[in-house]
Order: sequence, then C-alpha cells, then structure tokens
Amino acid sequence: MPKDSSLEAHVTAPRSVRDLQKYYQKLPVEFIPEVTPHILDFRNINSTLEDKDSLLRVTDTISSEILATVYGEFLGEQADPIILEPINVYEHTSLPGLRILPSLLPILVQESLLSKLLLRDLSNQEHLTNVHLHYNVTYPEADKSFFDLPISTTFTPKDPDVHKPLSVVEALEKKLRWMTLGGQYDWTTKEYPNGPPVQFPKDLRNLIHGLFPDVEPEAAICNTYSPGDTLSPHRDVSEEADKDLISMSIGCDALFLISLSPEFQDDNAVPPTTTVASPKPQPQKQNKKKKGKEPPPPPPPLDTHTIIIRIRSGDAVVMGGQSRWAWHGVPKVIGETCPEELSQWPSLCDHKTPDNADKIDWTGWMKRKRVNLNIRQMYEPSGPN
Ligand SMILES: O=C(O)CCC(=O)C(=O)O
Ligand SMILES: [Fe+2]
Repeated sequence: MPKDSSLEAHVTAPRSVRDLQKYYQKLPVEFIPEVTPHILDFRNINSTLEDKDSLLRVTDTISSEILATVYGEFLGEQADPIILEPINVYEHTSLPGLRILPSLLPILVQESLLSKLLLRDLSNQEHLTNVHLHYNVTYPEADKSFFDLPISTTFTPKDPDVHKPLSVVEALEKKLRWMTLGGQYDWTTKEYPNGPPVQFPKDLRNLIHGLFPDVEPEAAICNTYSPGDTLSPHRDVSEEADKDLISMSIGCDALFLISLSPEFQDDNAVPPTTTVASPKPQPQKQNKKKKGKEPPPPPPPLDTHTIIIRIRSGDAVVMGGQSRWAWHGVPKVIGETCPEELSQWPSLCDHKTPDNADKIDWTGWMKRKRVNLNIRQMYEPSGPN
C-alpha cells in the first residue's frame, strides 16, 4: 500500500484514538479482566475462531522447517535442534494488512535476543539511546556491558542547569527507554539522518529476514518499558519504503492499541453488518468494587477499524498493507507477567564476590520490563531518493 502524501509525522492522533489510549492507560490492572471482551487475547480465541462470523482468521503459517533453520542459525551450532510447531499467522478483518503471530519466538530465542540487544548492541557507541540526548554516557570496557559497570558509575548531564548526574542504576532501571539500531532515527525531527546508516547487526538481520523475507531490516528501535510507561499513539511514517513494519516483544505483557488511519478506511473491507472489532462480546460482569477501588467506567466503544491486543512475550505484530500507516500506541504494560524462564535475566552477569563488591547484581532486571524491537526497512532496494 503506497504511502499517502497526507501521512505527516507530526500530526496528532484522532480524538477517538487518544480517548482509548487514555482509558486503558488509567485502567487499574486488576480491572483488565472486566473489560476483556474489548481486548483481543490470543489465549482466549478458540471459541472466537470457531464462530463463522469471526473477524479473526488464520491466513498463513510459518513452517517448522523454516523456524528450525532460522532459529538454529541464530542460536548457533552449540544449541540443540529445537522441535517447533508451525506458527499461525492471524489476520483481523478490521485492520487489513495487520498480521499477528502469537508465540513466534521460543524462550531460548527471546533470551538470546535480549542478550544481543542489551548486553552487546547497547554497548556499541554507534547505537544512540534517549539517555544520550541529555547525558555524557560512560561506556563499559570492551566485551563488557552496562550491566557490568560499578555501582558508583554516573553519567554527567550535558546541561547541569537542567539535569542532575544520572547513576547507572537509575539509567538502566528507569531512564533508558529506547536504543536505535541501523539507521539512527531522530525522534525530534522524526527523520533518518542523511549519509550511510550504521550497519544493522547481522545476526538480528538474518533472524528477522529469515522469518519475514519481504523485509530487509535497515533500522530498528529497541524500546524498553517498565509498568506505568506508555507509548503515545503515533504513525511510523518516516520510512521511504512501504515495507511491513515488524514488532517483536519480550518480557511483561502489554496492551497494544491500533486503529486504521481515516485515509485508509475502506468500508467495503469490513462486512457491513459487523459492528464489533474484537472477539464476540461476552456478558459483561457486574463491576464489583475491588480492594476498595472504584470500578472504572465502561470502556469507550471500539469502531470497526480499531482493536486492542494483549501482546505477550515472544509475540510478533506485523503492520503491512493499509495497516502499515495505522495509528498505534501502548497504553499499558502489565507488571508481574514476565515468563518465569526470563525473569532472572541477565543472570549471566558475574555475581558479587569480595573482589567485585562494587558490582550491581542485576539478576531479575527483566522481571520488571518489557522490551520491544520495532524493525523497519527505510529505503526501496534502489536506495534513498
Ligand atoms: O512497543 C510496542 O509494541 C510498539 C513500539 C512502536 O510502535 C514503535 O517503536 O514505533
Ligand atoms: Fe510505532
């Protein structure tokens, strides 16, 4: 679906999308079950799929052979071959071109991807982060990561009148929100800089291209979230190529809101009798008071081009076709949902001994985090215009 000239990077989302974002951002986690009929949750879709009027369909699969080859190469020869079930690709009538691949990445791949991103790529000085905007970042020595830096490490502010020095604990625990790989996207100008992009990490390129051969990964944003963090509704419109945008998530669950831009709404694409965008609504439970908290008001209605998906660790979302330019955001990250197998990460770090008493024990950092890798192709194969 070619990019429309009306797709401006600085335009704000429509009111309806902002209202939904605000509602789910404010919704206390304990009330999520009460609004479940509005949320597409792939752990509860079996009855939906059996329904002939369902808006959700399996439209494709990735074969076990492809998965085994791609993951085998990514994990290296030392890994035992992994036996894998084919992965279903789901599409939803309300958002043509959106593909959802629940549990695409096995835990071993998720763990290895985390380590490559956060222990290796974060230490590469070519990969900028939001922390670089305001601080002079102190780097670990070669082959070490930020998780190895001594507890006394601080980053000095670029403008001491505006920011205080930032400790490495504050930086990794809370402040770090994104890192850019490949083409270094500038969040202020919302542009990719001119000139040759930074080389995209080869093993990550092969993983992504192996699973999604139509896309040549040239740039990625690695987002890190803690519960309470959000990503406001936006469209990713800075790329010249209209290739699919691929998003992979690891760690805590999140609610992901996606709504087709009005320019791309073709009402013939949705059966005219359909008014519900998500799984069939079930009888709404009476909102009981929980732990003294006031029950929330009912959620704003979803129009026929908007869905909210509960994204879990290992899931991938691919925005292609008309959905490539859809409004999307993350109103909520749900704490205490990180898979047990990842919750100790980065347990690889050396443990405290009398010789490294200044070292921080980061075991369990991941338990409190969601990491999202958002991959883009910037240019058509002919290169930049
Ligand atoms: O975290 C997510 O699921 C979405 C991230 C995103 O939309 C972006 O980086 O542009
Ligand atoms: Fe995005």
